[in-house]
Amino acid sequence: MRLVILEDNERVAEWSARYLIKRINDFKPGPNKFFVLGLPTGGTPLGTYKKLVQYHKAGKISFKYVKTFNMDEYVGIPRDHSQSYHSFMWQNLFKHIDIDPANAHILNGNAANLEEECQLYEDKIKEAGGIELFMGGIGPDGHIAFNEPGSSLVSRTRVKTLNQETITANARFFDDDMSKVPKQALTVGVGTVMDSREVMVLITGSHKAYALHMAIEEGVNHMWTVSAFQQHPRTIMLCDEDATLELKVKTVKYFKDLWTVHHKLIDDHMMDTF
Ligand SMILES: N[C@@H]1[C@@H](O)[C@H](O)[C@@H](COP(=O)(O)O)O[C@@H]1O
Repeated sequence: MRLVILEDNERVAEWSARYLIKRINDFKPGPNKFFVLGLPTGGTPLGTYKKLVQYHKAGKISFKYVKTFNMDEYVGIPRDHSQSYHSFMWQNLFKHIDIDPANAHILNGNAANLEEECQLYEDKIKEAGGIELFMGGIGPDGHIAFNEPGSSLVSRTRVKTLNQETITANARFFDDDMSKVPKQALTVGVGTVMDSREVMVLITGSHKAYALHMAIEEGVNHMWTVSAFQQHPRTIMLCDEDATLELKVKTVKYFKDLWTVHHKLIDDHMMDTF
């Protein structure tokens, strides 16, 4: 596992966007070779999406031969509700880039048969050749996608009931009214993300510091589902200084000493930003 520690949110956005661009461009996608990308929602990746749009407009990246699969979607709110993950993705990324809408996959939380919808999603990922890179975020309780504490670490795409902590955390998007937050969601499983060839998790803010500690300094544990990625062969955790507050000084120093190695993972030509 790599832990890349950056000064703040803004730099996490810049680094993650440049890393995605480099991975996609190095892959050389084409009509017979799509880059398959897993994507999250939430406040954390917003900066990354903003940068991707900027770089797309500057001609540095095309999504013409990219297929995306989003991590999750609420159950039971209309697709065009301002807080649905469909709306989030279209507002913040898809409508600004050249992705073919048919290639931007998001679970349908209004499907008549939710179990079938989840199985179809798994099938579509398989048909696309599996996910090359899954970008994710986490909740303060260490959940990835909507794999709440106690979720099976080999789980697949399924219906999940949201726990109180997640409902409280997400109430800010629903007029701070917990009763308006959907109580269920469809989510890819931990196993679904584990099957990706690479995973990049963004963790920012002091409210995620304990989760980062549990994710990387303690053992693999289903109560902190993001800790499962200790067993993934290719994981990058990308965090800001605030998120390191609960880590051992020794851990922080160890990964900061690797900065020059980590920095080579993105294009160097704009190194001055860092
Ligand atoms: N299902 C989403 C997660 O995928 C996301 O990572 C998390 C954190 O969101 P934020 O980035 O806003 O802290 O929120 C929700 O629970």
